[in-house]
Amino acid sequence: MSGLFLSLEGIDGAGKSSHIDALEALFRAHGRQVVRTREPGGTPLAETLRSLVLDQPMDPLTESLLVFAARRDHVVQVIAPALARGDVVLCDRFTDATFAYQGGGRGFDLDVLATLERWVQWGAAEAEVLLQPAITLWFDLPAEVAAERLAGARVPDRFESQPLEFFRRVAAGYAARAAQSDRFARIDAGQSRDQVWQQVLIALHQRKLIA
Ligand SMILES: Nc1ncnc2c1ncn2[C@@H]1O[C@H](COP(=O)(O)OP(=O)(O)OP(=O)(O)O)[C@@H](O)[C@H]1O
Ligand SMILES: Cc1cn([C@H]2C[C@H](O)[C@@H](COP(=O)(O)O)O2)c(=O)[nH]c1=O
Repeated sequence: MSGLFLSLEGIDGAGKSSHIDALEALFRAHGRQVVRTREPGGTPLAETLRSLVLDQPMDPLTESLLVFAARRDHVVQVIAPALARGDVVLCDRFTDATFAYQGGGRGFDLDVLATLERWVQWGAAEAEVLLQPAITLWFDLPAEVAAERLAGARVPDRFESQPLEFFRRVAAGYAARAAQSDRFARIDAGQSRDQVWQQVLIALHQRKLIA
């Protein structure tokens, strides 16, 4: 069986993480081995870089280089081997987050991000192919609603403590990226948890990723 790379994306508080357990259970019920992972992170080195990116002040180029360095280690150590084994990789954020947060949120140069994307992902799992998720579940939610959901929920990190306007730009960054590829399945994350899950199931059925 061939591997399946699925990513979950959306602004902070959009509700991605609330559905990862159920996604894992769903694929396991279909007889698949599942690797659950996240970005930045997923390896010891990448988790160390994550704590720097989430906690230390830095400029947007440094931030972009660190998330791509973490991604390279993650891809080489975890994602590519899992896909080669035929596993399902459930990844909480991948490169679309860089285009949305560093590109949209920080206003960093999208051409530089595209160059780094090629350096890190080209040929990483399959020769002459840019590694990308087969499907990206994009949890789309207005920044105001996400902020309400997160209010008081946890101590905010460097991103979560950004103003609403930052998350509006991140959301626009996701929308722009989604407009460029049909691997995105837009999920209206403003609905109830059950309704959101039903949309996830429909997206997977439509793409014939589950029976
Ligand atoms: N459909 C929903 N309706 C109302 N609240 C929700 C819904 N889905 C999730 N929540 C709540 O919103 C908050 C954020 O959800 P969750 O942690 O899943 O978001 P996330 O996208 O993973 O955020 P982050 O990327 O910042 O970790 C949580 O308190 C969760 O219980
Ligand atoms: C992959 C990636 C992530 N980020 C940001 C987005 C979030 O605010 C944090 C990760 O926190 P989460 O609770 O695990 O979602 O990191 C980023 O700015 N750029 C990226 O490439």
